Parts: sequence; C-alpha cells; structure tokens
Amino acid sequence: GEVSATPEPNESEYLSPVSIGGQTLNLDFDTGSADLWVFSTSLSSSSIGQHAAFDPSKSSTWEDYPGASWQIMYGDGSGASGTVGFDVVEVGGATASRQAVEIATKVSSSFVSDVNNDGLLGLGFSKINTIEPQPQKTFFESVLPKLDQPVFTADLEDDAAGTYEFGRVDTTKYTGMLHVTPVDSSNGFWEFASTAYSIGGTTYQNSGASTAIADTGTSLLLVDDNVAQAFYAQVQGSQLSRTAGGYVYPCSAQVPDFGVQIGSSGFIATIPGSDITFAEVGQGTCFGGVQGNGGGGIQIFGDVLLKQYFAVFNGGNESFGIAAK
Ligand SMILES: O=C(NNC1=NCCC1)c1ccc(Br)cc1
Repeated sequence: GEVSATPEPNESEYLSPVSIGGQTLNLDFDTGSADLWVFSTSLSSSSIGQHAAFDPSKSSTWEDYPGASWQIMYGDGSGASGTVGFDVVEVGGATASRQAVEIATKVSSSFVSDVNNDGLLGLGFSKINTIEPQPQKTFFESVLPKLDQPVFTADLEDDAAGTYEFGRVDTTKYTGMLHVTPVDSSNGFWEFASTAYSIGGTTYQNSGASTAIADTGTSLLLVDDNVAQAFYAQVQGSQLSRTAGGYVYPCSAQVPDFGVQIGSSGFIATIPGSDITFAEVGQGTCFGGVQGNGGGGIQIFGDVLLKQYFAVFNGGNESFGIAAK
C-alpha cells in the first residue's frame, strides 16, 4: 500500500505524526541516521517539558528487549541514549508490526528545547543503527517488503507542510524528469558522487570532497570548505564568523544562485540566491544556508537544498533521485 505523512515545518525540521502502540508522537524524519527513538516517561519531567512522551506501560503491544541499549551522537553535536523494545509503528498507512523502538532515558539540551519534536525516525541504512548488542531495522526496512514499490519520497516545503510518502512515487508532485543516481550505502547513508558545483550559473569542478549524502535531518547545505569559500567570495561583505559558527553577510547583499551536482550524471541541482539565507543573526547580518562541512570528505545536502526539489529514495535498487517541482 502507499502512505503519506504530512510533516509540519518547524524552523529547521520536518515533523510527521507517528503512531507507536496507539500513542501518537511527532517525529523528525531523518535520512541521515537509522535510529527510531522517542521521548519517554523514563525521562526526567524537566526533560519531558511540553514534549509528548511514549509510555511503554500503556501499550498493550509493547515487548521489552532485555539488556539492549542505544546511544547516538548527531553531526550537530546533539545526542540521546536509552533502552529498547518492540511495538507496532504506523506512519500514514504503512504498519511495521514489530518495529524496534528506542526509549530515551537521556536526551541532549537541544532536543529538550525543540518542543515540536518528540524524537527521530531514522531513514538511513540499519548498518548505522546504534542498538547494542544487535542493530535493528529501520521503519522503512521493516515495511519495505510490503510496499507496492520499495521507495519513499520526501517533498519538503518552505514554511508549508511537506510530505513523506512510502510505497509509491506520486508523479503529479514533480515536473520534468527525475534525475537518478546510484547510492553507495556502505557508510549507512544515501550517499552519491558529487564532484561539481555552480555559482551564478557557471559550473566548476570540486577538487575537494567527492561525495554527498541526502540528509533530511540536517537543515543546512554543508559543502566542501573550498566550495563554500568560493561561493562567499562572490557575496559582498561576507565573512566567516566564529561567533556565528559560519559564513555571515549583510542581509542586503546580492546572493548568487548556487548549485551542486547530483551523481556523476551531470545534473546540477540549483538553489536560487534568494533562498540561501538561513537566518537573521541581528544587526542586519544574515547567516547563510550554504556552509562548509569542516573538512570531512562527505558533503551533507540538507533541507536548504532538498526543499527545492521532489526527492525519491529507492531502497530496491539503492538509488536517489530528484526532480523540479
Ligand atoms: O547527524 C546527521 N544527520 N541527522 C541529524 N542531524 C541533526 C539531527 C539529526 C549526520 C549525518 C551524516 C553526516 Br556525514 C553528518 C551528520
């Protein structure tokens, strides 16, 4: 069958309602990780705050996983850890009857303060699932055999609800062709080749990082440091600010279009310069949505890029596709 879940946009993430053992929580769908974890009643009340907290004792279908644990650290330094069990997990209309659900007993401060998000649903590959003693399948891997097509799609919007759909590609959601590239899942990510970029319509070869991942859990577009430097060299008044944590520029600056290659196919996915500003940081200064990846070999194509396109994640042939919309 096919399903859709409509995430609510909230500043830097897209949340979707997920039913676990009959309890509904808003989870951040994250193609850059592979753990499904939830705020739980085992957390301190000061950590729970306004969050929905899953209570295993109130689920008639909950099954403990004795002795199992998990602990995750995300690229932005946030993290969580806890215990594990199994329950019925339902998204839109697809049901995983015995899905590993990770109960948070500790969460980092950024999750406590992000009151709209009651946990994460990882859509990466289970080889990076952090459950000990044995990694467990993601929700997508659990339902994949039951889906009409072994795919999920992400249609993220700016300031409007986006949509994740499992099991079908809604061809009315995009225009023109899908640009598809093979994915190398050996690092656990939806990772593909990306060796070129464009600034203001001129294309350049990227001599630095040669791969990228599609990561719905990261807000920004984190490219090779040399590429970020080349981009901001064309933004008048820009500077790399340690206090802001990246490149900033006068909000009045003219920002050129920026594009990144998807796969070695040649397709360059472009972001209009007018959509690149991520936040105002005060005094008429703006923080850019394009930033350096800090020297890692992998570029991280997050929501700043993905929200411009319709994205297809194919778990059958391990490919990633995007199309204009
Ligand atoms: O953590 C990652 N993606 N997801 C999330 N970020 C923040 C909350 C969730 C991430 C994934 C791959 C690489 Br390479 C670097 C970072």
